[in-house]
Amino acid sequence: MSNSKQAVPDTLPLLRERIDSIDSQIQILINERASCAQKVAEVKLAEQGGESVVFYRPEREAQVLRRVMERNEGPLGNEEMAKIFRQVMSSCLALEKPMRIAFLGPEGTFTQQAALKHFGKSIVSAPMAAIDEVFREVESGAANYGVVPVENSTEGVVNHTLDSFRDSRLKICGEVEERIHHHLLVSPNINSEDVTHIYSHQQSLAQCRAWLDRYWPHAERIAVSSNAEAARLAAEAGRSGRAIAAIAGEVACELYGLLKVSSNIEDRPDNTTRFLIVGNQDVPPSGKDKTSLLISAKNEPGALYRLLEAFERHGVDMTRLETRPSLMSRWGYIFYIDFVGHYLDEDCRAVIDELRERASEVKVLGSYPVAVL
Ligand SMILES: C=C(O[C@@H]1C=C(C(=O)O)C=C[C@H]1O)C(=O)O
Repeated sequence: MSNSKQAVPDTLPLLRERIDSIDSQIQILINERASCAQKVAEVKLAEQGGESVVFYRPEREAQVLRRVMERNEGPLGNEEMAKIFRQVMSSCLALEKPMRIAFLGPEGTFTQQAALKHFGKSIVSAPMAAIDEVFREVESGAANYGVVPVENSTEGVVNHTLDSFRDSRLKICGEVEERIHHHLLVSPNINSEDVTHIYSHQQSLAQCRAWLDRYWPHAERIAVSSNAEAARLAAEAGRSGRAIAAIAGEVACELYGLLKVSSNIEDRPDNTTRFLIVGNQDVPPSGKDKTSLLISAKNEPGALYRLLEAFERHGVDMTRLETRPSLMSRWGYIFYIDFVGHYLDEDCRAVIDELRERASEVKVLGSYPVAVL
């Protein structure tokens, strides 16, 4: 824009005048962008027709955000700038078609935080009581996409999510990472010294285990369905004068009007959770992708070795391997493998073809853009 080349004025009234003028230009441009998105929707409808139109394009959004970060010259930081564009795209997509996003609820969970980070704020929130309900909501078409936690850097894998993929035809369309900070929360009318029970999701209790052992060795730890639910229960208990604390995050703390007794109590300061976006679509390559596979291995010596050897020989970088017991045979296993690349890439396709010869089942759970934000 021509204005960026002009000298910056140095008096308050002139600076504000400049800001007002820039704002009005930004506003016109944002609406021009929104009109283009509306037009994109018309073209998609004309080309794809009816029920099957795919409005949300994760690969395109990842490319837009990566380009924003690459060309950014400051003074705003890359991530800050990308967050602004994240929301602009979210608003544009909502004009094309409002997206209903199911996530592991209730309101205030880290999964909701992850959903907002990935899709922006212009979505319709659909909190679900359990991970398999998120899958069902998307499978039935009641929600466009779902968001579920899949692994935590301290506590490892979320088994419910991996197990849900066994019988689901949903595809992974994206991933998002979120730094997780936990706080010990009580209702404002409760004296924290009276606390006898601490509620949280089992993963959160585990992520704060050493801290709890040290500071709350005598409090009983009670696992509930989510940390937002723990916060809700602590607020409810507070109303009847019962001293129950919850471990939950910032959003749940605000939502349920609780007080922080202690902040950032997670054992590891880099505590991060990875979430998956599940939907009904195959995502084309974005240029920087990951693929997740579910593999049922034959129960015989060297079975795992033969699977992994294919990755090594084709130079495909495996980023994760999880094992779950197979429900079909007593000592059979299901492997979940993540690797760098898209299933349409030549080397990745070669690996998948070989795995199909060596395993009893290979299911491509999806190829999707590496998390940008
Ligand atoms: C505009 C499009 O539709 C959606 C909105 C996008 C945007 O605002 O840039 C990008 C991808 C889609 O999720 C598109 O497909 O290009």
